[in-house]
Amino acid sequence: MDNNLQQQQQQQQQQQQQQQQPQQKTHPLFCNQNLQAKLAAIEAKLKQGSNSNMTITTTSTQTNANKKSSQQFSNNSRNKETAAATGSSRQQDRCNMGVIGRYCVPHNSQQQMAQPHGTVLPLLTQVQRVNNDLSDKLTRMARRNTIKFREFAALQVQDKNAEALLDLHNCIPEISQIFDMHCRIGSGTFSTVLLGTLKRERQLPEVQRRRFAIKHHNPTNHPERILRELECMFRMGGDHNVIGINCCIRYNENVAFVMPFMSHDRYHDIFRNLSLFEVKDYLRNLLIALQHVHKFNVIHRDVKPSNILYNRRTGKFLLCDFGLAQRLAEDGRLIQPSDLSGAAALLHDIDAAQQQLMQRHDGNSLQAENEAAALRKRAVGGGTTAFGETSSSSTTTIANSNHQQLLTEPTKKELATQKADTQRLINRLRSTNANVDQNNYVISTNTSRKEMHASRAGTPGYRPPEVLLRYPHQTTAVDVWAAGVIMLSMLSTMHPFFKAPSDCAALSEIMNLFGDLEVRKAAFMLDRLVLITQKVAALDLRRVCMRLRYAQHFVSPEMQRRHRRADGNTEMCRQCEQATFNCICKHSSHQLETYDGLDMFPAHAYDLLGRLLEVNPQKRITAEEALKHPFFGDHHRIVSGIPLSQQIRSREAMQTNCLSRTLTSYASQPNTDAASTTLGCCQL
Ligand SMILES: Nc1ncnc2c1ncn2[C@@H]1O[C@H](COP(=O)(O)OP(=O)(O)OP(=O)(O)O)[C@@H](O)[C@H]1O
Repeated sequence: MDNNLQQQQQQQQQQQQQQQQPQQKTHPLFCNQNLQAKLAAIEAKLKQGSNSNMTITTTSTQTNANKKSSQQFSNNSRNKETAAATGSSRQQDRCNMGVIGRYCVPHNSQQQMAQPHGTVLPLLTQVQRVNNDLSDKLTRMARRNTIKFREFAALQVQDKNAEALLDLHNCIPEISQIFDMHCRIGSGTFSTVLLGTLKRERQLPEVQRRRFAIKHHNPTNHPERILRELECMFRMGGDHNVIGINCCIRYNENVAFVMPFMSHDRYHDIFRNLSLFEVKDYLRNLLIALQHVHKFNVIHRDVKPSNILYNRRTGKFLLCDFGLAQRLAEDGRLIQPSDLSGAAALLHDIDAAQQQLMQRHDGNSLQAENEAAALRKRAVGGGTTAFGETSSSSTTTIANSNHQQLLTEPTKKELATQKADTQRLINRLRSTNANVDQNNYVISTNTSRKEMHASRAGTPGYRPPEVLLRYPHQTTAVDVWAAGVIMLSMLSTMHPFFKAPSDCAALSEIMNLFGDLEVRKAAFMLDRLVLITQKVAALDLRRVCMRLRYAQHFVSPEMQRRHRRADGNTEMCRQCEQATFNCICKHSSHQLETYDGLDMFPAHAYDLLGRLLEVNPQKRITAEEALKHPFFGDHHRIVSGIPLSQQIRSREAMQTNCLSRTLTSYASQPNTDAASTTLGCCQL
């Protein structure tokens, strides 16, 4: 009987529970009765909790069903501290959410949305919290990915380092007996360069140990190329900003050059914010190196920023990588590398050496080195200042930021328009005819003449028109063009400036900048006939550089608004595809915005640029002539070993001294009034 009674009671309880609980769809996984019961109990508790908790935030909008329980809860909670209420509100949040992974999603969001204003608030906060959670999670994921990526990149670098070190050790085992090899400092198409120190200097303090750059040539390199490079460095290096060589080690087919190591800045990191002073110094040093190389009748052929070691802090400069260098005979013929060590070459070297001695009075001479040493001593005496590379560039930045302050912040849309506008210009510079046969675009019209070989050695983007036109009698003007391209990238802050995928496209790029007429005229002088499908107007170098360098001013919304026509459009130049007030055509008939005072480069800079980038190689300025250009007129060489800021300060101090001396002399003269003094200063 008892058992029957108990069973009946249990059944009744179960029925009651089932009536109280809403019908649940049972998941096939939860077929266990106990589990179902537990789940039902938990859900009932959750419901209770959620209903009662709602009262904390929404007192006015309770439903009748939960009013009683909520009142009970309110009474209880009223006796508690506010802190407890906030705690329970957090609990409510937890209760109202279904947890998916680590994110909380409201179960009854639809119910809540349907409720009047008061209940929408917690929903919004919940949504916000979910949003915050999500964005937190995304940030964390992005951070984790970045760290992973960095670790991966570092691992890759380590791998490459280890690989390069092992490779050198395996290929030239003797090198490990002389040098401690540290890491890989650079690699190119033809070699890997590693940092090494002498084993016998191990006991010396770190700063006193000499550092060497060990260039391990790829075994596949043509021996002629290696010989050529060795010859050039041996004969011309170690002077006039040209890298020298300490020794050369060969083991079977493997060759390594040991050169002095020079710490340098990556051009990619500095070209955007070089000051006028630094640009001048860089170019002057480059031209000194080229002048020196060209005196030996050698064309470097691979002048480009990655072959120039420039230390911005110390002002040190070295031209390296003579792997593509070529020697010219007196008659202009290219001497083959095997002739380099011949008698003619030797005679030429003697001449060159004599010339070198005569030239020792220029900026990079021994005298200059002595001056540098003296200055260095003075600097040590006066106490060195903090690293000052930013001083000159910061003036530029300040000037720029002042300009920027004048302009209001552009909106996203305006920024997009600006970007599109600049891109249009870059596209115009890069445009090329897709129908031309890229590999066979220079064809001889005279079939009877023997086909001539024209060297095209060099890096794409730095090849001059004569190389692209397959002119066989190339001269040292090839390097001068490359120096011009570097200057162009500095003045326009666009690097690489020319980046055509083929020689034919490269010629189009040159034509897009200098106009078809210039190129066709130069080609005619080189016995070439250029056929074009479309005429292109020449652009003004200064305005192109300024347009790219100061893009935010040229295409600022204010400027656009000022020049907008009544119909809301801006008039465009058909030739350069820029707004007429920003026309960059060389012979523009439009009324132009002059942007006075904006440019940090003087007119001289663009004049020199035009001469370095003269399309006709026969008319192109030489390195020697370029060094006499007024652009370098008032330039003082950066002295290595002294912070740039200190050098600029001392020069400014010298100028101020000179000025004050002049003013004093004017003041000491009788009847000197303010106006005449000012006139004197201006004339200075
Ligand atoms: N003496 C040096 N001191 C410091 N770094 C150097 C030195 N020589 C070369 N490097 C570094 O090694 C890199 C590659 O050197 P180099 O240009 O001589 O090799 P490459 O194989 O001929 O290169 P590319 O294929 O670009 O012509 C340089 O860009 C430079 O960063």
